[in-house]
Amino acid sequence: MKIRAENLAFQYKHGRPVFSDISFEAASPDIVCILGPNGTGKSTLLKCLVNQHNPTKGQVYYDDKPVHSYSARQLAARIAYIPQSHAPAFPFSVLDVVTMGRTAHFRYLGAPGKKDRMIALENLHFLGIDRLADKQYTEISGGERQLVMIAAALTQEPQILLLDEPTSHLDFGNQFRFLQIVKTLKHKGIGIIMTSHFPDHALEVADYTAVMNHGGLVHFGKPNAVVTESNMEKLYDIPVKMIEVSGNGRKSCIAGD
Ligand SMILES: Nc1ncnc2c1ncn2[C@@H]1O[C@H](COP(=O)(O)OP(=O)(O)OP(=O)(O)O)[C@@H](O)[C@H]1O
Repeated sequence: MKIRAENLAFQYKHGRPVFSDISFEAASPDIVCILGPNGTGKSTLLKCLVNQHNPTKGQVYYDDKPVHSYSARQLAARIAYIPQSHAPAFPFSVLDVVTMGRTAHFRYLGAPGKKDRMIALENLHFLGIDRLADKQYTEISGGERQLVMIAAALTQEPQILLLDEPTSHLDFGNQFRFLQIVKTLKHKGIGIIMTSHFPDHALEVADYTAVMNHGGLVHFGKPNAVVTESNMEKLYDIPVKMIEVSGNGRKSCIAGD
């Protein structure tokens, strides 16, 4: 599936324009990592991409059809979105929460079947959190919740997965494991658009890095071309060094002189 943003602009009611003139294109299984300082509009852009916000100008297309021409159910059968915060409302079990990810695939009566539960269990296993299945969603940690939401999004069987800071609550090990999962999803054909505060995440997994600064998109391209010392110094207003890891061409971005 292809996603295309064309000249997007957005402004909150009574607010200043967040961004304008954002255009880019990607197709599953591309991985796009969006970087940018706090408040530059990364979450707002994702919300425009999934039709939660109406752009003030411009249009989002999936497979060349405007996003608003899809019904909510049609869209949910194709794309999954995990927002930055997802406070638990009801004490459902983790398995129930993950199974609900299949809602767009339920039959007319709207109840999950055996197959839906099986897919949910498979995804809990894929994310290494089978042990949480019977726990209450309201009684697990922030990082566990983040992994559960990813499992729920995967049970949706999306063609494109949009993730807003998916690693924000994950420990060092789970961040790395998550990036390996992202690569596995790519091999399964799923496209991913994720935001991150870590340039290394873009270097590790992305096919394209999008860089937002106040007002809009300032770079879109291959991570090695975009995540450079001078671009990152300008972006975050700090000294930055790029180092090569273990002589195999892998790079890492370090803050400081
Ligand atoms: N509901 C809202 N109403 C008004 N202004 C908002 C709203 N949500 C966000 N903003 C403003 O829009 C701008 C972009 O916010 P957004 O959350 O998209 O940035 P972000 O790049 O995702 O930030 P962060 O990295 O801190 O998560 C900010 O100036 C923010 O204050």
